[in-house]
Amino acid sequence: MKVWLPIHNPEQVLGGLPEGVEVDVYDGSGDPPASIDEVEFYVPPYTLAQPEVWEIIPRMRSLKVVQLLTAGFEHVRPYVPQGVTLCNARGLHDTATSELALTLMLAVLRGVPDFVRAQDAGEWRFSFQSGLADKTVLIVGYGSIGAAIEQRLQPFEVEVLRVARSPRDGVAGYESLPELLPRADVVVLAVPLTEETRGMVDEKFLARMKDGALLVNVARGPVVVTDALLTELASGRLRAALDVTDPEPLPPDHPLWRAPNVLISMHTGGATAAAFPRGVRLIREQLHRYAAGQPLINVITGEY
Ligand SMILES: NC(=O)C1=CN([C@@H]2O[C@H](COP(=O)(O)OP(=O)(O)OC[C@H]3O[C@@H](n4cnc5c(N)ncnc54)[C@H](O)[C@@H]3O)[C@@H](O)[C@H]2O)C=CC1
Ligand SMILES: O=C(O)C(=O)COP(=O)(O)O
Repeated sequence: MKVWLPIHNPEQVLGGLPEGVEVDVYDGSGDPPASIDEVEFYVPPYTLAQPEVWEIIPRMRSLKVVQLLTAGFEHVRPYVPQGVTLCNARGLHDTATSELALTLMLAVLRGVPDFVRAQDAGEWRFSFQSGLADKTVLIVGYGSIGAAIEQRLQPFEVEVLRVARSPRDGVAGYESLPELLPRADVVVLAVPLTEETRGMVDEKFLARMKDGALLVNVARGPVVVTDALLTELASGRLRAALDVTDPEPLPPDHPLWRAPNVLISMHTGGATAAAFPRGVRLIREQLHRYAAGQPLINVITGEY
């Protein structure tokens, strides 16, 4: 069985390969391997900025499985033919992305951007800050990353509100957002980008947020209507910490760079050293499952 992996020395890195698996390396640089007609299991390189690595999928005539190293899959799904199984990297980036969500929250609520500006200017500026303790944090998209965010919020003595697509124990459904938004001091977005969530954070959504509330986006840029957010930021009513933006990357002259009360972390949510060992574990597990004819994990179904 022919497998394309983005890692060099796969046998050493993965600690051996299942019987019958032959690997060609495709890391996104140079031409794709000549075995394009035979590849059955494809792990595209870990990138969200190189469309050619997913645009070649329809050319793979023997393809059975695409295993992504990103949790987001909206950019790849249109290229995956009927009958080919698409799996995402749910779980792989939870530690890093939830860590960044906390970092952004704490940075804004404790005034870190102002410290940096004051330090650059050599000025001792005392400021009174909001802080995180005793605040209410609403997690919109209480899935794998959302739960990891809540876990990391535990010691901070906050109230956590949770919203997912459908309600379940302790988690409200999407339709409860209008009543929950006005209660939250911090709204964290951790939803996938779908037809339902594209533009979800619009003028109406933002208008329901409390004065002075903080919007944290570690999901996908187009979940937020950028112009509506810019209006709220310009009025000084809301604050935002954005790991992801629309457009992405932001062009140098984009007004979001210079909007008041915004901190931008340039889509680095999953990008820490924690991703590599977790990625290796995921590839190893999926290859062994596939070779043994067992069900794969993280299969993307038609649900979204
Ligand atoms: N900033 C970054 O670097 C990273 C961003 N991401 C983004 O985070 C997203 C979420 O990842 P996971 O937690 O692994 O996904 P997940 O599938 O485990 O959780 C998503 C949650 O969102 C909820 N949801 C879906 N549609 C909704 C709606 N209309 N309203 C309210 N809730 C809704 C689902 O019910 C689920 O609870 C990914 O799809 C990806 O786009 C993922 C990794 C890193
Ligand atoms: O897994 C995902 O969907 C990601 O967004 C990965 O993000 P990163 O590029 O690692 O910050």
